Amino acid sequence: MKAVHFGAGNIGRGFVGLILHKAGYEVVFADVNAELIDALASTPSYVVTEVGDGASVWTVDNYRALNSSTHEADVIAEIASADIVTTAVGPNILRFVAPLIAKAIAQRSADLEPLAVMACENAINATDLLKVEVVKALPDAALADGAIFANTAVDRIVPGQDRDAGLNVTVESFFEWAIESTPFGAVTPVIPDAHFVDDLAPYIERKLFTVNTGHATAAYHGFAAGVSSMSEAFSTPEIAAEVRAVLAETKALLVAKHDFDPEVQQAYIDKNMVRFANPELSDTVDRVGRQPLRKLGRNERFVGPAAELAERGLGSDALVRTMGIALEFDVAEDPQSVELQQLLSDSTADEFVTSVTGLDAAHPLYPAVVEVVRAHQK
Ligand SMILES: NC(=O)C1=CN([C@@H]2O[C@H](COP(=O)(O)OP(=O)(O)OC[C@H]3O[C@@H](n4cnc5c(N)ncnc54)[C@H](O)[C@@H]3O)[C@@H](O)[C@H]2O)C=CC1
Ligand SMILES: O=P(O)(O)OC[C@H]1O[C@](O)(CO)[C@@H](O)[C@@H]1O
Repeated sequence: MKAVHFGAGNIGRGFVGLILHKAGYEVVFADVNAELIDALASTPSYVVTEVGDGASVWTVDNYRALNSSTHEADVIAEIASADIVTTAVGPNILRFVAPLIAKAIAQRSADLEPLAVMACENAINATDLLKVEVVKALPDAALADGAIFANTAVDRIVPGQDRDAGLNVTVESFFEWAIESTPFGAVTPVIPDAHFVDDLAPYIERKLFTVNTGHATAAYHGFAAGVSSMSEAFSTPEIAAEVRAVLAETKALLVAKHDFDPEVQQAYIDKNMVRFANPELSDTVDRVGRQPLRKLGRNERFVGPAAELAERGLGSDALVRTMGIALEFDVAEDPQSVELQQLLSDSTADEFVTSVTGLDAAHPLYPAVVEVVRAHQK
């Protein structure tokens, strides 16, 4: 069995690559980072060290690595004969990998089983976004039948790694990979560590609006308070209280929308508060808050749940307050944070809200977000 995985970064090596390796796949990593790909290509194995309850140490081998920028044709040929293609490149990058997947589907022998395509990104229905781009790049849309596109929800905290760690990755011991089963029919790909679910929506929304909303809330409040590490952010009572406040709001939405048992959701929140504060995981507010413009997007971790709460007449004060605090995120190395600061000073609050959050002026959440943006404009 062979899997081609785009993005040999933290999640690529420390989660998706590891799980596919454990499932028995030969993994072909494809990445545009030449240094990373050269290191992988010249190294027979790397180590994934888990920290936390039930931690194990895993050695990943039986992989190859290709530079998808300089060796595009090789990557396409690998995908054309693979069983699975996965991505962990970031939602905004999917459109760049899509043409390679499209060319591979077009080249694929009709004798082969359809290619399983799964985007493993922190975004609602990321595989659907990828599919749109793949279909756009196909010479004939009917060729899309040569692939099965399935959405997934991936959950494992993989922080930035020490510079001297090389290819080795330290990850939390917890992980969850939920994949929608319906597109596959009766025969799902062989991935024992993943679980296949008929309806992914509750899983992805519970994950994104709890894990990612909570984590990013701590990052933005932490940054504004001058804290640099995530563990320090979580041990600051005022910041932990802000996280609990946003998670109480997203809980109200998840319970109302997906009929989650409130006690089960509270237990999920409590479990995640412990994960977030794991002192063995060295993580920074800069990493967790990265790409703030994406995170303030319409279907993302703050505006997404706050908009639905407002539509239901439910409160979202803590989410809106956090959107305001996120506007203080100013990290010179993060291009989106630089753009955010520029937009804040160049736009009116209405222009900013319309372009960044995608909220319509008639939306019930719109006035509160405009107000918080205005309050944070210098
Ligand atoms: N790190 C984490 O804890 C988690 C991350 N995720 C998601 O996984 C995705 C990746 O995140 P990380 O691994 O943390 O980021 P990362 O920055 O460590 O890895 C991304 C990799 O993608 C590569 N890349 C960029 N453009 C590319 C292209 N055109 N073709 C091929 N490779 C390309 C980069 O060179 C890099 O190696 C994101 O969508 C993130 O939201 C999801 C769950 C947890
Ligand atoms: O690209 P994003 O959305 O910041 O993804 C990384 C996030 O995902 C998480 O692993 C949670 O799934 C957090 O570590 C981090 O906040």
